[in-house]
Formats: sequence, structure tokens, C-alpha cells
Amino acid sequence: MARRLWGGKEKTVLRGYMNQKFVSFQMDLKKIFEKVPLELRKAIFAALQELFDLPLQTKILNVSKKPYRGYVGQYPMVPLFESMGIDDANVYENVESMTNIMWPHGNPSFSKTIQSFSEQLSELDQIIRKMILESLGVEKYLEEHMNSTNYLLGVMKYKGPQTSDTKVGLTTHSDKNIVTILYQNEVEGLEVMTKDGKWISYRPSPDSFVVMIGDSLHKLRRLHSPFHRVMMSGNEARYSAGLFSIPKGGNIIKAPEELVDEEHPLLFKPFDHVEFLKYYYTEKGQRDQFALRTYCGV
Ligand SMILES: O=C(O)CCC(=O)C(=O)O
Ligand SMILES: [Fe+2]
Repeated sequence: MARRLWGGKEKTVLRGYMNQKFVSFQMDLKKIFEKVPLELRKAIFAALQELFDLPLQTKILNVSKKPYRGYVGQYPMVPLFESMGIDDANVYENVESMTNIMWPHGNPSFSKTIQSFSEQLSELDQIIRKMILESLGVEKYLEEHMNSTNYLLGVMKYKGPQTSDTKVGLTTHSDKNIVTILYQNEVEGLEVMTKDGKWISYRPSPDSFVVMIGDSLHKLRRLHSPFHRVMMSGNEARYSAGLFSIPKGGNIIKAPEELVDEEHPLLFKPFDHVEFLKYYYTEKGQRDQFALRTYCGV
């Protein structure tokens, strides 16, 4: 079914994507985007394995006051899950500062792999967001929109639970950012909820990236930010990397007036994403599946 989305121009691809439900969520961009070379796609998993194979006492040296940047792991709710995040990982120096904490003698090949991968995915993210704004007829805001965002690269490992029972790898959530692009190894686990509440499993392929809309774009009312989770079974570890485009703090996010009409009423009051995250990372916010709606819903 994805094939239908490939053929035409970029715009056609995305319209198909928006008007359909789940099939369109998993968009195989092979035909329109061949930028991330296979070598790099392979190298990323070797890099992630090298990182998460470090001893726990090394990994926990990566600390950060900002949520999801330092080492996250060993949480009782999600015991299979570990992650680290790097702000603007498309810039070499940002990756290098984390690398040097993990490998005090440096590890340039790790830094280079992470940086190149992030840079390529950030280009893909820009293509996607341009397509979205164009197809909504609000491309005049493109520059303003792009200037008000930055990137976070999240790298994740989910241990296999060593049983055939399915165990939670990552709990149900919607992403809070703008667009998320995920790439993963061959181990299944990602599930996405359709608009009518059914879970669908994602079948990984080395040629596919998963593109997901986050709540900050969902505010446009016409794009759906799906609930998703990771469910693990078996012995093998699942490695994934996600590039998250996120609104910069100090910018008020609001839907362009052109997009608000009777059929598409305003969903959220204008909000500052960094202020919103202060609510989201409270205990109440973490339990709230509709955190953005609670925070600034109309
Ligand atoms: O590992 C994955 O594929 C999903 C990760 C995810 O949903 C997230 O970090 O928000
Ligand atoms: Fe997510």
C-alpha cells in the first residue's frame, strides 16, 4: 500500500499520507530520499551497540539537567529501556562532548557516525516539514517555522526480555515535539495506535524510516499525532535512533490563522514549548496522556 504513496511528486506523497490513516503513517521514503547511505545506516547500529555495551558506571556519567539528554535507564516501569539524547547532534562538537564523557580518550568514528546520521535525517525532516506546510497552503511561514526549531537525537536500546511473553519496552505516549523520524534495527517492537484505537505493529526494514507527527504539529488540527509504544519479546536487543524536531523555548507556538475555520476550530491556545515541558515532566504531567490538551487545550 505504501507503493501508492511513492510514485508522484513530493506533494502527492504527503497528501496521500495525510488523508489516510495508519498506512500513511509508515511512509517508505526510499523513492524520494536516498540520502542516508547504506553504510551509514549500518554503522549507526554498530555505534549504538558500542555505546550501550559500555559499563553502567560509565553510562551514568552522562548526566544532564534537561530531561532525556543524559543517560536514562534502569527505570522500574521500563526495565528493558535505556536511552541517551544529544541536542543538535547534527553539529559535530555537540556529539563530541558526549563522546568524550563516554570515552575519555575520544572516539571520533562514533562521533562522526552519530553526527552524519543526524545531519542526513535533519535534511529529511526539513523536506517533510516543507511538504507539510506546502500541502496546508501555509508555506509562507516556512522560514519562520524552521528558525524556531532545533533537533534532539535520541538513541535507544531495548533489551530482549528473554521470554516469549511480550513485555513493555516503552509505555504508551504521543511525542510532544513537531516531527519524529525513527530508524531501527530488524527487531520488531514499535506499535502505533490507529485513530480508531487499534494497535498496529511496525515491520522494520533497513530501507524504511518511520515518520511521526508530534503534538506540537497536531495543534494544526489537521495532522494526527498517534499514540505509540514499544513491546518486546524474545532475546534480541532492539536499537533505535530518533531525530526529534522541537520548538525552541521562548517561541510562542500557534496555529496560523489561515488554518482555523469552522470545520477546524482552534485546539490549543498559543503556548511556549519549554514552559509546557515544565508541566509535562511533573508527576501529574507524566501520567497525563493528553498533557498538551490539559496544559493549553481550548
Ligand atoms: O524506539 C522507538 O522506536 C520509539 C521511541 C519513542 O517513541 C520515543 O523516543 O519517543
Ligand atoms: Fe515516541
